[in-house]
Amino acid sequence: MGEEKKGFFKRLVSGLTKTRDNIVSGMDSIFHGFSKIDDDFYEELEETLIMGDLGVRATMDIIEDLKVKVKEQHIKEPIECRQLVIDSIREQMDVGETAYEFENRQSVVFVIGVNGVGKTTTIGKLAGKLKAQNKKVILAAADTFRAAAGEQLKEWSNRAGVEMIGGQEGADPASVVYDAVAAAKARRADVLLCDTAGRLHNKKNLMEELKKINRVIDREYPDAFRETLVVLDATTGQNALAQAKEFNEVTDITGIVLTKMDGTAKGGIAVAIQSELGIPVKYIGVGETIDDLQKFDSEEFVNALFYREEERP
Ligand SMILES: Nc1nc2c(ncn2[C@@H]2O[C@H](COP(=O)(O)OP(=O)(O)OP(=O)(O)O)[C@@H](O)[C@H]2O)c(=O)[nH]1
Repeated sequence: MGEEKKGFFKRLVSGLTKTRDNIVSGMDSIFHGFSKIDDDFYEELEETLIMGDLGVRATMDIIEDLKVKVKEQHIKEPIECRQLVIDSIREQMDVGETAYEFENRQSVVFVIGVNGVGKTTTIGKLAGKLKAQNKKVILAAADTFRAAAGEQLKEWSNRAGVEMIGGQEGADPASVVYDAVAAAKARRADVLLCDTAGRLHNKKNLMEELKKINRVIDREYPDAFRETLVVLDATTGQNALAQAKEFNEVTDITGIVLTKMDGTAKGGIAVAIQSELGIPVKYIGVGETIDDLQKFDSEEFVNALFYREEERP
C-alpha cells in the first residue's frame, strides 16, 4: 500500500469509529449471538443495517442476496454470513470507476447544497486542493441569496489563495457566473468553482436558476467541462439521502460530497446514496480545515469499516 493510501486508511479508520460502532458492532453481535439462521436472525440484521443508515433499498437487497446465498451454499452458521454481507455491501456501492476529469481540464464546477451542510467550506477546501496541484482556480460567489454567503466564501478564497468574483446581495446568480466566466477566460483559469444556491423548498426557481446559469456557460464557455457536485451533511443521515434525491430531480448530479464524516455514526449513508442513486460520493469532508477534504474510495471505506489494517483483503 502506498504511503498516501495508508494515511487515508488510518484517518478513515479513526473517523469512522462511531459508524463502525453503529453498524459493525451491531452486526457482529448478531453473527455471534444467534446459533442458527432463521427469520429472527434476518430481521435483526435488517434492523441493524437500517439503523446504520444504509437505506431501506440497499438493506432489502443485501438481505435478499444473503438469503439466496445461504440457500445455495448450504450455510448453517450465522458467522459465515459476515463475509457475504460485506461483499454484498461492496456490490451495492459499485458505481463503476469514479471520474475526476474536471480536475484535469478546463472546467466549470457547480456546487449545490442547502444552508449549513458545509458548502462554502467544501468549495474552499476544493480550491485549496486544486491550487496545491498548480491549477489556476477562480471562485464565483453565485449564491447571492444570503449576504453572509459571499463574505464567507471570500474568507475561503483568501485562505486558499485564489481569486473570487462576487456580486451584490440579491444579484442575478447568472450575471455573477457571466462575470466569473469572463475572468476565467481572461486569466486562463483551469477550474471555475461556482457556489450556487440550494433552496430546495423552491424547486422550480432553483431549476430555472441552474438552467439560466447553464445557458450562460453554453454560450460563453462552451468548451469547458461541466461537473455538478451536491454537498450533503453526513450527520443528517436519511435526510441527506432525501436531499440528494430532490436535487437529482432538479439537475444532473455528477458527484456527491459528504461532509462531517469525521466522528459521525451515520457514515452508512454513503452506501445508501451510491446504492439508491448510483451517483458516486467523490469527496468526503473530515474536518474544518482546508486540508480536510479527501477523495472517497468505496473499497477503502468498506475495508476501513470491517477490517483491521492487518486483516485487509
Ligand atoms: N467537522 C466538520 N465540520 C465541517 C465539515 N465541513 C464543514 N464543516 C462545518 O460546518 C459548518 C457549516 O459549514 P459552511 O461551509 O458554513 O456551510 P454552508 O453549507 O456554506 O452553510 P451556509 O454558509 O450557512 O449556507 C461550519 O462550522 C464548518 O466548519 C467537515 O467535513 N467536518
